[in-house]
Amino acid sequence: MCICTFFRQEFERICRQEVKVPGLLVMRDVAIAKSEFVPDERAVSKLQDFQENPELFRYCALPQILKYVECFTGPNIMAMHTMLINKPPDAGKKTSRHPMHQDLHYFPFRPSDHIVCAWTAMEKVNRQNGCLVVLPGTHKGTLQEHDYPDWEGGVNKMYHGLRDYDPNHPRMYVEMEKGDTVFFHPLLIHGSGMNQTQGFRKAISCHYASSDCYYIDVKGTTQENIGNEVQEIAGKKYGINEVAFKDTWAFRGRLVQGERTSL
Ligand SMILES: CC(C)CC(=O)SCCNC(=O)CCNC(=O)[C@H](O)C(C)(C)COP(=O)(O)OP(=O)(O)OC[C@H]1O[C@@H](n2cnc3c(N)ncnc32)[C@H](O)[C@@H]1OP(=O)(O)O
Ligand SMILES: O=C(O)CCC(=O)C(=O)O
Repeated sequence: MCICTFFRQEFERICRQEVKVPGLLVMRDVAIAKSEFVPDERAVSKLQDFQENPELFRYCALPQILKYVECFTGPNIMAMHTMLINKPPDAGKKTSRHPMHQDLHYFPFRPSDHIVCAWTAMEKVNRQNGCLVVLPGTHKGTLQEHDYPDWEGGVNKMYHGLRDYDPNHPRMYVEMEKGDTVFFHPLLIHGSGMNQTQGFRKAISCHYASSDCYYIDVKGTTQENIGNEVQEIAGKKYGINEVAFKDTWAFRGRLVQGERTSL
């Protein structure tokens, strides 16, 4: 069975609450966050942190993915962040958009050139259902300031966007077929559009980093705002008062190849 079909089946079982995955975060779109919970895919816009589920985690160790990841990370590879993104049909408030951002904003580790995202389309993705949109060449720039965009219809929790970017920069809409994977640098400015169809646009993603990367202190940097927010949410989730931003990453990171040297 192909990995996309397997993920679809497991996703449906998780939504129906037939499978419990330790540590899994189940996110609902902000447009329905306060409605009654319905145990099906309509209520789940993202599964995050599936590293404790060996079946789903197989994605992170697929040789056909790691062979490209290794070009960025070298031989010691950690899977740092896992997601199944189920972009819902937009409820009319444009909340299904993902604002333009750089993934490095979320990561308190460096160097950025040894971090890479693999993003696999679980079905055909195009401009209608909200494919990725990227600003080519921006991975050669620096990390910019991020914050919540000022969107009338509301913004999903932790969906920070760039405070400022050139609206005239050429854009590329990354239209893909089911099973296609794109690999991108954590400084690349990207986001995704509104889902204007009635279907759910699904994708799997994993952020990899070389285990030789090192943690940085984000205090006093542009990342302090996300660091504080993540610490607060993680504190509630794990019932701990003080949890360091970097520790939220160290808990979740899993070695997929080589040796865990630093991260
Ligand atoms: C590189 C990569 C990292 C880039 C990205 O992916 S950026 C986005 C990363 N962040 C995420 O994916 C967020 C992951 N989701 C979560 O952490 C959780 O689902 C939470 C949003 C914290 C909610 O979790 P949980 O506390 O279990 O949910 P509850 O149903 O009990 O709601 C608690 C309060 O939160 C609100 N809420 C729930 N979902 C969202 C939402 N999507 N956006 C905004 N607010 C939301 C909910 O209404 C409730 O509010 P109150 O009743 O306390 O006022
Ligand atoms: O899948 C999407 O719609 C966007 C995901 C994304 O940009 C991210 O998680 O960093």
